[in-house]
Amino acid sequence: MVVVTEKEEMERRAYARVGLLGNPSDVYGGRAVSFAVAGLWATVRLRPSDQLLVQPHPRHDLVAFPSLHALVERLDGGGYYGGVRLLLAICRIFHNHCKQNGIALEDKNFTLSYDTNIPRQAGLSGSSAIVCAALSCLLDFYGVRDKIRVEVRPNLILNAEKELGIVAGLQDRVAQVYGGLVYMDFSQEHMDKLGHGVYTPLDVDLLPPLYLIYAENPSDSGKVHSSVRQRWLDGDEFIISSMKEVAQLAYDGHNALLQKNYSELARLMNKNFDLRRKMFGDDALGELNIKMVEVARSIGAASKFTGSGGAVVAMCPDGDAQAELLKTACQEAGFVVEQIEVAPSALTKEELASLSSHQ
Ligand SMILES: Nc1ncnc2c1ncn2[C@@H]1O[C@H](COP(=O)(O)OP(=O)(O)O)[C@@H](O)[C@H]1O
Ligand SMILES: O=C(O)[C@H]1O[C@H](OP(=O)(O)O)[C@H](O)[C@@H](O)[C@@H]1O
Ligand SMILES: [Mg+2]
Repeated sequence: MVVVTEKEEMERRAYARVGLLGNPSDVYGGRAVSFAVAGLWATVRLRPSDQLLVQPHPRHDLVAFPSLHALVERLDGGGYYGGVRLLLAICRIFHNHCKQNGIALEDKNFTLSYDTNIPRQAGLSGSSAIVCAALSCLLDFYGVRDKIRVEVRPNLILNAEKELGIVAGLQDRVAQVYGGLVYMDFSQEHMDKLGHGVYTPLDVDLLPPLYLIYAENPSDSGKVHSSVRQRWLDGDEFIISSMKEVAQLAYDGHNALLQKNYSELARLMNKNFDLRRKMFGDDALGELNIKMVEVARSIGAASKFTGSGGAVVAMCPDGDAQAELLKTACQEAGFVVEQIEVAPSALTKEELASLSSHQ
């Protein structure tokens, strides 16, 4: 989304995303239904400068601490890294993509800085929001938005994270580049033929009321994914067949949404989490994360992770009275709970018009 367009300085925004169905099969050529969340976003600012500078964030790229204890607490919870490495990586990927595709870049420098209100490492794709907003700045600063197709942009965002060794798939990046609600098919057949998945924006009014539940509980998505990824690479039958089942849930769920069949949607959401739990195991998912799912289910809501862990999306098939019960149960358990508002499409009219001609 374009927030400020001034001649010299610009700010671009990308929203958090909720994986409604099908995640994490996006990491394995599956399918997903995901959407961008209004109210939670990362911003990246770019201003022209003599030297190229990537600025550390005063809170997220900490190198100064009040005490040794505080340093350890921070590393235990949030790990060693902040957003600087994400910005460096997307600059590199963008430069290389342009070079390989004969896209000329003017010789000029800039200063990049970022901020975010997306809960850190909470499975809301705070990482790719930073990368996506930075890519958007670079596209405009160099005037090459029309030279890098919308469908290709999620690949660049993913490549920036892969470059850093983060195991991830395309769903976050698609939801953030497109905005709104999107059905995504990452089948190998499409990836081989098109170089990207098939992404179908859906009407956000198809969604029932949904609730976001989270706690101060950072988890590293790369770490969570690495052992399942290795098992998949090793040809583990259980992981391979379960991932296919998860992908099928997105296909079935997208049909259920088109028919506004919300009891079916609830069933599919629950099944999605149950399959994740079997594949990853409780230790990798984390006690608090599992508790969030269980608290929602205790009042009959459907619930699953939005991403790899840290936040949960819940749906109340019995309506408003059940939603009240959900709020009370979450508050009593000490979790933040709020109704989700979907962020609108992030694409310009021209970008929307450019989509169908390539699929
Ligand atoms: N809020 C944030 N601020 C700065 N950097 C972040 C933030 N969230 C994630 N990162 C960076 O992205 C990396 C991957 O984070 P990840 O576990 O994917 O979180 P998320 O679930 O928010 O996408 C982190 O190791 C860190 O380098
Ligand atoms: O496991 C998942 O559902 C997702 O995990 C990552 O997202 P994150 O927000 O960092 O937890 C990954 O980037 C996605 O591709 C997965 O679907
Ligand atoms: Mg991430």
